[in-house]
Amino acid sequence: MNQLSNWPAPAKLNLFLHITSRRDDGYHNLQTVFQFLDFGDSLSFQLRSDDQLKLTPELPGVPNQQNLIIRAAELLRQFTSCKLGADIQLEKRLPSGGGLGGGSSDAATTLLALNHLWQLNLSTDQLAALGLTLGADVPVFVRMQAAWAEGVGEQLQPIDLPEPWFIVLKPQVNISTADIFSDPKLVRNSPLITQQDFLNGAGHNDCQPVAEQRFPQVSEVIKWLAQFSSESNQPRMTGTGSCVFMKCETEQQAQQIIDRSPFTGFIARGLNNSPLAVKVRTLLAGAQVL
Ligand SMILES: C[C@](O)(CO)[C@H](O)COP(=O)(O)OP(=O)(O)OC[C@H]1O[C@@H](n2ccc(N)nc2=O)[C@H](O)[C@@H]1O
Ligand SMILES: Nc1ncnc2c1ncn2[C@@H]1O[C@H](COP(=O)(O)OP(=O)(O)OP(=O)(O)O)[C@@H](O)[C@H]1O
Repeated sequence: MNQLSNWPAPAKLNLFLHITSRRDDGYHNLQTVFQFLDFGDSLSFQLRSDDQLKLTPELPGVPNQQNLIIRAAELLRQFTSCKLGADIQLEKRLPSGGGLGGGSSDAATTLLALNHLWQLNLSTDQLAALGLTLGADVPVFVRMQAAWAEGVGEQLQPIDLPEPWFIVLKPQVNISTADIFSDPKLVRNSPLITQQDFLNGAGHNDCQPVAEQRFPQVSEVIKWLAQFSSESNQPRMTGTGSCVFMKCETEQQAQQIIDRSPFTGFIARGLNNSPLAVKVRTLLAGAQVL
């Protein structure tokens, strides 16, 4: 195993998600809090002697040219006029259309890893700006810190949160982000809240009622999880769905619930620092020693 193996591409949760307005370009301004999970995809990268970009395996239903990993690599080459290639392996664990940001996280990890492998020396700000052109969720994964987010999710302020265990369940439906944002019933004028309001317990997900109405499978999972919840840990959807998460007191409690679950899912710890940050720091420390 070399230093370019096992680059994590963690999941994110939107601990709440308010849609506050619609912009002229059709995108929506929102308020959200992103926290990472110690669960996700894993990528590895090897330099090629030619200029090819090869990704294995191809994801079902996603031709490699459309995969955000290849799109991120090509964007980076275009921006820097770099002519190098790479072999990229993907271990996919995150469900697509789950609101866990899998594709965006893969893209961010690719930007950071190839910036290193191809010795491009782009700054985090440059990588986050490039990432934003691929998707609204990419910048937070590039910045690697749990954050309070506004705008379309690109105005990020680091936030220090408790790091509880979560149970995350996946209803048997993949939800398209664009479909939820274009639903006429979506609430688009939630009042702005402050970080303090959130820390005092305010916050919901405006996309949840729309997703529940369109996909009864989401409601079913929420109802099932609610039997284990209290006032302070109601199950909630992440992003535009479909995954539903619930905070647990302990890892053991999360495990007991998932053992009884008729739905697929996983348990994971909430993290304020992305697991990717550990990888990047290790590489930087190595570079200083050399
Ligand atoms: C809902 C969140 O997951 C919250 O973290 C993100 O805002 C979505 O981010 P994402 O999956 O990276 O979404 P993108 O690929 O940028 O956008 C997909 C589609 O969703 C709609 N979209 C997305 C984000 C946003 N703030 N407003 C929107 O209206 C747009 O129609 C866009 O064409
Ligand atoms: N590397 C990738 N991994 C997953 N999906 C990808 C990838 N590249 C492109 N896609 C496309 O992106 C779509 C959304 O996948 P993704 O896993 O990011 O969903 P999501 O978790 O709901 O995202 P978000 O929370 O950002 O809305 C997929 O249906 C697929 O067509």
